[in-house]
This record gives sequence, structure tokens and C-alpha cells, in this order.
Amino acid sequence: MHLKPVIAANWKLNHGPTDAKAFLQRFLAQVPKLNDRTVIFFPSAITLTTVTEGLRDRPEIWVGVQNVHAEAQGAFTGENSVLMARDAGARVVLVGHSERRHVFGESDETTTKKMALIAQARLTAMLCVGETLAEREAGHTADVVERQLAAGLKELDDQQIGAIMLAYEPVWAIGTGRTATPEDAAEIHGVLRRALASRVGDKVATGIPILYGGSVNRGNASQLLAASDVDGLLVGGASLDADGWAGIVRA
Ligand SMILES: O=C(CO)COP(=O)(O)O
Repeated sequence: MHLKPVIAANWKLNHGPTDAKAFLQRFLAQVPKLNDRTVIFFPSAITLTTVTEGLRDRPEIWVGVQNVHAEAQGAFTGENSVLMARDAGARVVLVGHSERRHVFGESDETTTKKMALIAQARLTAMLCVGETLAEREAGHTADVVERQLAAGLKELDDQQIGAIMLAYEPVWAIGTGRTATPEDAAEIHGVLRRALASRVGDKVATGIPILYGGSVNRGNASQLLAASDVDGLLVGGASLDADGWAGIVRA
């Protein structure tokens, strides 16, 4: 691994403001200033400002949102805007998480729009890609992640592509306790790196962090991070406990 590792917590639909305050107090007491890695929290939109305020003295830790609407504003009751997320202190936005794709029916066309909108807002997009178990068993993993990647990059110029992050999250590994092996992760991260390079050239492609996500825990974090082309981790369940998360961040 050549890039500064990116270690990200996706809290999904967990931790309201009260929990988040207590979490941060406990977490920050265990984790000194981090210069050799980028840590990101993705709380719910309701908890975003609690987390940005709780991290006011730790500007090296980033905060992001789990989703934004494909339009920046308008009559879209219940949605969250990239501009409001930026205003509230978010620096990064998850796009196309497997739960968005598979639970909420988010299409490739929608990820195309969101990626363009986030780039225009000058925030960092973290595009998530990953195959289902059926797709893997049919031998389609590379095709699926390349298609999802191409959709995400479709409307971006080279400079905008250079500013994104990617996350490979095989759907069959998310929340199942079934982790990809470091070899599985390295293989698909290599596919993604080559696809990026063919679009923007080697130099830009090697600067784009590619995170692995799916049942990462304290026991497997170091091994996964050591795999080739794995530049970080996107962690769900194991990021919910402050002590456990502090352990992964220090891995
Ligand atoms: O979806 C994930 C992170 O975005 C992974 O979730 P788990 O770590 O709970 O498998």
C-alpha cells in the first residue's frame, strides 16, 4: 500500500446525537492525533452536526454523509442535499452503497447524477461498488464492478476523477460475517485500479484510494489493509463500539 490509509466508519442507521456524543468522548480519549491515516465518520444526517462539533478540535478527522439526493434542492420531501451536507461540515459523501442499490433500488443512472453533483459541490465522493453472491458465482464480479465504476465516472472529467475515493464492498460480505480474503480483495481492487488507469492514466489512478468493506473487524483489519491495492477500510458493524473502533483505527 502506497497511499495514506483511509479508515472509515459507516454507522448506517445507528447512533443518534446522544449516543454519538458519548461515543466520541470515549473514542477520542483513546486515539491521539492521527497524521499517518485519514479517519472518516459517516453518521446519519441527523447526527452529522453533533459529530462535526464533537470533532472541532480534531480537524484531521473527516466527517461525511451516507447519501445525498441527486438534485441539490427543490421539492424533494425527506431527502438530504449535498449543499446542506457541505454547509454542516461534511467533506465526503458515500454514493451507491449496496444498501442504497439493493434496498432502495438506486440505479447506475442515479449514481452518475450524484457523482456529478458532488464533484460540482467540490466534496469528495466515495463511490461504492460490489457484486452479489449470485453475480460472483456466475463469474461476473469484474463486469459488475467495472459497470458500476463506469457509471459513477461517466460525467466526471479527469481532475474530478482524481479527487474521488472508491470502496469495493462485495454484497455477500456486508453484515454477514463472511469477509473477502485479502487475495479476493486484492484481485478486485486490481481490476478497479486498471479500469481507473485506462480512463485517467496510471498516475491519477494510483492516487485514488480504494477501500475494502464487508465484515471488517479488529481481527482481520491489518491483514486486509496489507493486501495489494487495498488503501483503506469501510467498516459497518465493527465501527459502532467506540473501543472496538479505536482498535481498528490504530491497526
Ligand atoms: O456496508 C458496510 C460498510 O459500508 C460494511 O458493513 P459491515 O462491516 O457491517 O459488514
